[in-house]
Amino acid sequence: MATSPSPSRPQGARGPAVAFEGVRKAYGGTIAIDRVSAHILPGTFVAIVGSSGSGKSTLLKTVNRLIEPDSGKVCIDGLDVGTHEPHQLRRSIGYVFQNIGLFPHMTVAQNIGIGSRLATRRRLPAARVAELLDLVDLPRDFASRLPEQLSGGQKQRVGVARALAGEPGLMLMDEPFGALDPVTREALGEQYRALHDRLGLTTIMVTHDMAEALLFADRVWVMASGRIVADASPAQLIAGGCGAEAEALVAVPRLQAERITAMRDGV
Ligand SMILES: Nc1ncnc2c1ncn2[C@@H]1O[C@H](COP(=O)(O)OP(=O)(O)OP(=O)(O)O)[C@@H](O)[C@H]1O
Repeated sequence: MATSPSPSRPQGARGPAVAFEGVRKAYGGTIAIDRVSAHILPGTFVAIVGSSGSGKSTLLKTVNRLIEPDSGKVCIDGLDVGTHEPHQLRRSIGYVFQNIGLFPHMTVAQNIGIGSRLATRRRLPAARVAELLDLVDLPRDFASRLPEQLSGGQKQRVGVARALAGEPGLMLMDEPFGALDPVTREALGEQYRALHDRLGLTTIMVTHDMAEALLFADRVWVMASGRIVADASPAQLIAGGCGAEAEALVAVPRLQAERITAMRDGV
């Protein structure tokens, strides 16, 4: 994605702090989130990892109120998200998810501008669409394309552009690059991390890929049975001592790296 500074956020801007305070969510007898308390400092990139069903997506969706906790609260810069009107709240938070769900009959420009259209009934100016396409490294003439004319990776880039259109300080990403081939996934992950730094965002990203979490995040939260069982930096996780669940997840990329090194060295 683009290397020039964004015109849309002031230089040196920092995304908000996010705090989960005793957040709990149950579905019948299933406890999806079990009284989670955790803090994210402004401008931090947090990856949430953990086995399937451990509560990652549920926790993420409590931030933009797609899911309401049974008890506890989520605060953004100290303000309880429960006190915001959900639609307004969501307009101030970027949200990117797997198979981004572009509207098939709308052009790329219309898809990127959908939030602005719903909020103000106005089209996003062509110059702003061009800026956003620059940011996610898509050619400007893609503005007139339909989603069916894009590759999977290009669609996800449009998804990131759409999420950035409202100039959010906070980005929520739920397996954003999960459906892509490993090379595209790696490139998009790296480029998104650079964008996070350049725009001064706070990012919370759910991923199944521990290597992705270790490479791109500042902090990694390991979830198990609705709890955060490890909250550590990538270096701390790699060093070990962060608990059995974290060890099991780190073992996978570590073993792969060791095998590849051994093959390269002809062992
Ligand atoms: N709408 C729902 N109704 C009932 N149970 C639900 C609902 N949504 C989630 N759950 C349950 O809550 C738990 C946590 O689900 P969640 O989707 O947050 O897990 P996850 O860690 O994101 O999983 P995955 O990695 O498979 O996407 C699971 O046991 C799931 O079955």
